[in-house]
Amino acid sequence: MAPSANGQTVGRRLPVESAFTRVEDARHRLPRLFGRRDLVVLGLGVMIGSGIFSISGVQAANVAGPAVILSFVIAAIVCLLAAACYAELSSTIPVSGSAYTFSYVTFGEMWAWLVGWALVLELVTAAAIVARVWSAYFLATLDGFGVTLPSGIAQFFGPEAEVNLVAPLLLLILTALIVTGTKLSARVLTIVVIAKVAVILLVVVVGAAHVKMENYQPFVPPARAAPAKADPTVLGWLLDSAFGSFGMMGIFTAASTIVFAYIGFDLIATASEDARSPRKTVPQGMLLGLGAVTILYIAMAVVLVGMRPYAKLGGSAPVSEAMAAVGLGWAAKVVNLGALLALMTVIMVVLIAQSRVLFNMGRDGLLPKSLGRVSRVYSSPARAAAAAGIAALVLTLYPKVLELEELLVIGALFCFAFCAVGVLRLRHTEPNLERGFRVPLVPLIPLLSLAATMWLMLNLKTGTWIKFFVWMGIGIAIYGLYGRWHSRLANEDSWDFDLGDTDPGTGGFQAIRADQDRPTELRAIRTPPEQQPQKPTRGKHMRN
Ligand SMILES: NC(=[NH2+])NCCC[C@H](N)C(=O)O
Repeated sequence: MAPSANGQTVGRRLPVESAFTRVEDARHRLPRLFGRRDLVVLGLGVMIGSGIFSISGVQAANVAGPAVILSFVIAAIVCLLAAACYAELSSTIPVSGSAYTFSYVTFGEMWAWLVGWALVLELVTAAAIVARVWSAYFLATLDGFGVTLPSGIAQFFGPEAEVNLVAPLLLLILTALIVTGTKLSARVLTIVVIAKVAVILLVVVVGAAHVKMENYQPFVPPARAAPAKADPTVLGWLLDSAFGSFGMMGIFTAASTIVFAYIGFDLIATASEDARSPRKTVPQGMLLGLGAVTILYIAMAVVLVGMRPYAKLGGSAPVSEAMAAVGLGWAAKVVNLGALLALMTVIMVVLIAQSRVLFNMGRDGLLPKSLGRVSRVYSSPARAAAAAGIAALVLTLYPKVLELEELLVIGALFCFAFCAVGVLRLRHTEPNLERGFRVPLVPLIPLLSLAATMWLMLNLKTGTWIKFFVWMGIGIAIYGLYGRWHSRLANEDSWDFDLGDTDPGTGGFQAIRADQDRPTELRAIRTPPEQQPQKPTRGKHMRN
């Protein structure tokens, strides 16, 4: 067995204070600019996207009927429970990297790698899917303004096109922006977020007048048997009951997919290193943002299924199609434009977050070190950003990428589960760390979060699980063959690690307000010396 920095390889953990030191060392010249409001904006910027503008309708039409409203409620509850856990962890370990870093400190390197690997899957599929959905709204917008493309060209634009040209092009442009260090300024993001929220409110207010009560009937359409070769959910497979669609189980099946719409609150934690008083602002930003989104989504779902018979909501731009169907052509155009903007910021924030996760993994030696470098030319984590963009671009070429939304969800739920257990474990192992936010009713809430997360995972399709296992298997192989040996924890002295070099900067985000505080608070909360775990023994490494 290979020796390691603090114990066996598998249990090798990143000491808490070393997580903080990395930030302090690397951060000495970086301002902390984000306040609570900026974090809420960031959260809304990444949460409100293709979930509400596309999946809502599709799930109503094919899986849950008008009861998709309940699916939105269930998904919100699961996400709120998970967000509480994320909030505590990010208030305890306020460094970027989100679930990946939390797991590194809490469970050790191998688990952290798996969580990070799942996060990579989640983010790559997110960018690829949202880019495809963007192409649908792009077509719809052109159409709305009377630009009808000749069908020879339009066939390359549709979200389900064999060869889609718009999505990869969009990813290419956005990646180029991020690689060259273009910041997504908080001001731009704020404007876009206001626009998205306004679009949702418009749909809710204007659409409400066109709601017909009969569209809510039957609220839970009778269960329908699955077509013979349909992929069952894991639960259906375990119980040997081919749950098809609709009926009570349809509500849960749809809820699992609809989690997609809420995901993104976890990414607020990736901005911890840019936030002022992150121990307070990051948890607040997460919970406030998710709360706001929950209200908006449920209101929108109620109106959407009320406007049009559910069976007709399965189009690629269901929200604007519904508006047009009730004669609100002008509103449909506004929705299309709003969705275009909305989806673009989602992709941008996702790519930035992805580049940070890769950057962190590179910095820790679990992926090639070069990913953990800041480009001298662009002062951005250029390699990590390029890798993130290219991966998404390749995936979006796959014509059935829209069917991979469950894959994104399973990746996210996997991280949620780790965070739920992580809260319990860290309370036990590091009871004295300062926690800016504490999950109430421990252990009840984390356990509920874990149970709810696992329940939704069981409602995902067997095919999704198989793909997920394959992906994780590849991950384990990479760790065994590469990460384990190159980990920075295992080779600390051999690292030609130049601190000034490795700072991701604000990694693509830019706040508006002027810098006021210095990150002194991190220093103040370091664990007192007597509680610090043993300093890792340096120099005893696997290759001796
Ligand atoms: N962390 C992520 N995977 N974010 C993707 C967010 C997707 C976003 N909720 C949407 O509806 O489009």
